[in-house]
Amino acid sequence: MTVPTTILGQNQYGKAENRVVKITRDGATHHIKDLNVSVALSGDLDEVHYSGSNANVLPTDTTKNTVFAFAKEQGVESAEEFGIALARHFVDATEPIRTARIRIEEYEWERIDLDGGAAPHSFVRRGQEIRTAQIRYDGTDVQVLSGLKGLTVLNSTDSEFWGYIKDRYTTLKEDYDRILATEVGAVWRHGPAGSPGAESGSGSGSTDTDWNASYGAVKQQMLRTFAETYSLSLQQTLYQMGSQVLGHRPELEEIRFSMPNKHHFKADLAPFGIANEAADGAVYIAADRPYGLIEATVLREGAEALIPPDMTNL
Ligand SMILES: O=c1[nH]c(=O)c2[nH]c(=O)[nH]c2[nH]1
Repeated sequence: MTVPTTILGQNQYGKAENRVVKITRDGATHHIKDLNVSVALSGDLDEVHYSGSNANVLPTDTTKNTVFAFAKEQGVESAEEFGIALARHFVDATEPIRTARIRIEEYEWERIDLDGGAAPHSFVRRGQEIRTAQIRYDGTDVQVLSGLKGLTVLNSTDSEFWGYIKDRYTTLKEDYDRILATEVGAVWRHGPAGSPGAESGSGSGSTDTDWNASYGAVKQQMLRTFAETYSLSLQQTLYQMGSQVLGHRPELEEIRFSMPNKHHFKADLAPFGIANEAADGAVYIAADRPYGLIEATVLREGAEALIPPDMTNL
């Protein structure tokens, strides 16, 4: 059998899913940062694939150690800041490494409530969303994508769906009062350094942002808009959420959502002679799958779409 002539295509490597927990002590009061950090490096790495020469390889084991050492030496103020420091280090300190991509999931903890106040060093995992960040550095530009996933929300009214195409396969009944529920996955891109909302398209994220404040404000704006939008479709709600986030956060250029429609169907109780109408407080079947999947990007006017379509769940 002849071996075909081949060439190496895109490649990257690094240690994935480094689970880092950093405790910061402030007297008796402790703070916790709980991250899952994945490193992907690329650069002048053809030879390790072609001949097995490891001369340009920074071992994945070293990338793992670097993550833990940086957590200790620099601390973890925010996922974004930590990722930027790591990405810069790998590219700037190791010649053959040209690009670093750091992906971070953050699991949030809150203090356990005690009678006398918040516990100083006891935490309960927050059951809500997972915070995400991706930092990409190519030796010149830093691009920061922040995000979240698993933020499940539900409106028990103020949602309709009607007026859609009907063909011979359509069975869905028009609905003028339905439950609207989704699990929000979103990724948003920070604009260029020092010019919030002004320039667009360079892809370099401001590195002096207050990442934690920005994240909290984006999440709250999403929740507020979901709650306050009278919805004619999940698509309309999604667009409103994106539009309101960009309207309130000048540091952002672009946001992309992935929102499964978590269908709630009214249970058919007619066979038992029981009416089951929304207006009287209905009983619903929470369907698991299949689910409608609504995905879209919302951009500031004039901004370039730089978040890849498959990036909504970092
Ligand atoms: O908000 C919705 N958008 C759709 O596109 C759709 N399609 C569907 O069957 N139900 C819904 N709901």
